[in-house]
Amino acid sequence: MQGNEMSVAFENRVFNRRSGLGGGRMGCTLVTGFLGSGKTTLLRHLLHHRGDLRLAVLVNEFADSDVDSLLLDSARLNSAFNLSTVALTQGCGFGDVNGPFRESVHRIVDSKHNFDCLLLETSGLANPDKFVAELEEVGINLDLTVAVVDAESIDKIINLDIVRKQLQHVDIVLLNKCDLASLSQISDAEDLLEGLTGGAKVVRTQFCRVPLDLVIDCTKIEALNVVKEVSSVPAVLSHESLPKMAFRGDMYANTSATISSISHSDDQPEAVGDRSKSDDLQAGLPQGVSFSSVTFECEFPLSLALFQSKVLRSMRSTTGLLRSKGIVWFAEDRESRFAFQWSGVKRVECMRGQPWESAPKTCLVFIGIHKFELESIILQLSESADPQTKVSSESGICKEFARTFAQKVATDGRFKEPSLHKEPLVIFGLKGSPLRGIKESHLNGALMRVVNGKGSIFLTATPSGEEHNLQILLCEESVVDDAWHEIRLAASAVISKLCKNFCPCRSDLTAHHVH
Ligand SMILES: Nc1nc2c(ncn2[C@@H]2O[C@H](COP(=O)(O)OP(=O)(O)OP(=O)(O)O)[C@@H](O)[C@H]2O)c(=O)[nH]1
Repeated sequence: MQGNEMSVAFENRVFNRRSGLGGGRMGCTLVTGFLGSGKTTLLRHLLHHRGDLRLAVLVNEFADSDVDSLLLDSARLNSAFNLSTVALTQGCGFGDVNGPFRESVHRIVDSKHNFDCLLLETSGLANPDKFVAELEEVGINLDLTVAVVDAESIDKIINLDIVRKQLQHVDIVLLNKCDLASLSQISDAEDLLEGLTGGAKVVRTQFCRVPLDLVIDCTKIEALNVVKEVSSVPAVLSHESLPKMAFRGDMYANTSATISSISHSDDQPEAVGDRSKSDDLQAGLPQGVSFSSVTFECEFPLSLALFQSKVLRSMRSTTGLLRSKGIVWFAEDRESRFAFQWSGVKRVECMRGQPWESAPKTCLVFIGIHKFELESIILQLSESADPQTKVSSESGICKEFARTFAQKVATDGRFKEPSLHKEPLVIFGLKGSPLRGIKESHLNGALMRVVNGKGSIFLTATPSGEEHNLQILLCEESVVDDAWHEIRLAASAVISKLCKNFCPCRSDLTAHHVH
């Protein structure tokens, strides 16, 4: 579809929506936005708050691996949401590069589940226009197009053509990650987005927490439901991924890892609808540079000590790494599955999840603009998974560092009593404040993001019900004091930011909390 036709289609769509036309077809909210802006976070939020709505979810991924499915842990998520797992990925014909999307949508439309609305997340490098055309063809009304934008990193990506295309026909922009951006960054971003979108509604969000009816056309759904037979199956979480193009360089020959990669340059075959215009992807990038994606899969545990000292260091030193995500199996905490996320301005999150249900493994995808940089990260990963590599955290000395660190934590009343039951890991965390409505998860989540953002220490989070702890591994004596100093400073900053909206009376927070 050309630009003009696109605009006409968009106008028709808006007109149909406003006038209640659309012939009783299933509606759709299309979620677009650059890599790591928060699209999946929005979907999770909508699924959690969907009430009686029957939502079908389809995720389209840039990378060559089913990482989102692993990360979302979709089978478990479906059962947590009490959803039936309809495996839309099965039989989607991944060998047929253009088929999966259309086929998945057809299966949703034809499904007996009578879905109210399809939530379609396009990949972070996709031009949403192509999906609009596809949806029309399969008989789905596009109700709303929502763009999610990272408020903290918008100025770094706004000149990429693909980002401008993503913003062209949107109805609503969620200016997300406002917790990480300054007020001036937020208001500059609002002005910019209003200009670029031709007046779309811009809404500030944190973790995409928005009322459902802002991004789902519930009025139409209510009307449709009068005539719809009510079904007990409310939603499907699905995932569409792309075929692998494997490459195995000699440098990985001795490792147990599988590495596969895709590049988006003109000499590459086009793989799926959203990637057919490599021009969109290239524009705004220096000449000769293209987006690449590399996936690392490994069935040996990674050394956490090496991951933090080598892999993360290598990631931080890259200039072109845009996104990484996946699941990690650490040797120091074998029973847990960690969800790893790198997005925006080198923001790192690593959350301990449920125990493994299937064979443990690491599966990480890296997307960036310099393939050689991605490969050097992979090399570090391969080394940290090599059972021959001596892992320093196994030596008794790390246990001593852990005890010294735990003693320091125990002297600060803002923190809970630290635990050493997983030595050499130290489990610790800030106390929440129920009276002020400040949850441990907010405090410790923010603390993890601030500390990991500085880059010298790596914290992983271990949420468990109301409790939310952090984990640290210390492998060098010199790091113990520095780490504690940095964590204390970060804790003060986090507490004062989260507490500033509350009256500073002495409640359940100790005096330490309002330093
Ligand atoms: N601090 C902060 N982090 C956020 C917010 N929203 C999302 N994140 C984090 O940003 C990272 C990326 O979020 P996703 O929802 O996976 O982003 P995405 O757009 O789906 O990413 P891709 O599909 O890979 O392009 C995750 O670590 C999220 O937890 C927010 O408002 N504030």
